[in-house]
Amino acid sequence: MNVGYLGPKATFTELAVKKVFSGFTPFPFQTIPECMDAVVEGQVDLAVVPLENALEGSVNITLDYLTHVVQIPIVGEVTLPIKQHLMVHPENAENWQQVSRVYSHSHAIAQCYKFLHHHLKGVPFESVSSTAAAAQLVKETPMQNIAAIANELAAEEYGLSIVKRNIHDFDHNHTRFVILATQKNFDFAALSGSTHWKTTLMVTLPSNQAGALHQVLSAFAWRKLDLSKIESRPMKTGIGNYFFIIDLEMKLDEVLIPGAIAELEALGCGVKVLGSYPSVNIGLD
Ligand SMILES: O=C(O)C(=O)C[C@]1(C(=O)O)C=C[C@@H](O)C=C1
Repeated sequence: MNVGYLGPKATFTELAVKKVFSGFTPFPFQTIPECMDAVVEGQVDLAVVPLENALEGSVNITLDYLTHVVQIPIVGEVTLPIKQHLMVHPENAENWQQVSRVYSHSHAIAQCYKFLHHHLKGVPFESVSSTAAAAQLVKETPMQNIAAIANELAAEEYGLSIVKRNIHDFDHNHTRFVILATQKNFDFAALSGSTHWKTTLMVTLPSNQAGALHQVLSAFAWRKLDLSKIESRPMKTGIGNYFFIIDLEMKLDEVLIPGAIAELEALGCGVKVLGSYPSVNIGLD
């Protein structure tokens, strides 16, 4: 099977792929939408993309593309610890404090904001498509003293020197990656051995109805359904129009979740199941 992921080589997303898909053929793509399009077009069997980071929150492009553009079910989830390092070309290792610019993925820059503020104050930072793309850029431009924020594998892959380790501002830095597939025969529970399931719903509220969100939450509350996330995202139809992404800590069953969905629909809500999938935590402390 082929697995598309946010590349180039040595992104955190590739680390997630390596952890769960040994024996699969990895295919790097430059952007998250390209990974998802590749699944829709049958170029790859699966895609792995980042969805949420413990410090910076949701990866909006993933959520938005999944809810507004493509219809691909979430079939699995992998959560990994994230360790960010500052790296430069070996020729500039002695002078890293004089770097003229720091490059990385916007989420990685946000995870290291305190470090950048205190140790590289005034140095501009610029976001690129991934942490590994930043490392690749640093490799290709030794004559410029620039730095990348990326992982250890990227330093090895692109021959860079790590000049400061673990520069993420909080220790408990983790990212959730989702596995997307249209094929019905892919069984992540069998592959991962996971028995922990989650279900993700997209809920739109009836317009201008006072207390609608309260009623939505109560449909889950009285059934004692455990929610691990609720987040609003713009419908992109006008100011004030939002939908909700709700994560439930259980597998889509035949009674409780369908009962809650029926109650929400009776309230005038729109409900779509984005996936019910096994979840794996790797190396969490
Ligand atoms: O740039 C990468 O290496 C990625 O895999 C993307 C990504 C993200 O989108 O959050 C993944 C994990 C880290 O949180 C930082 C960046």
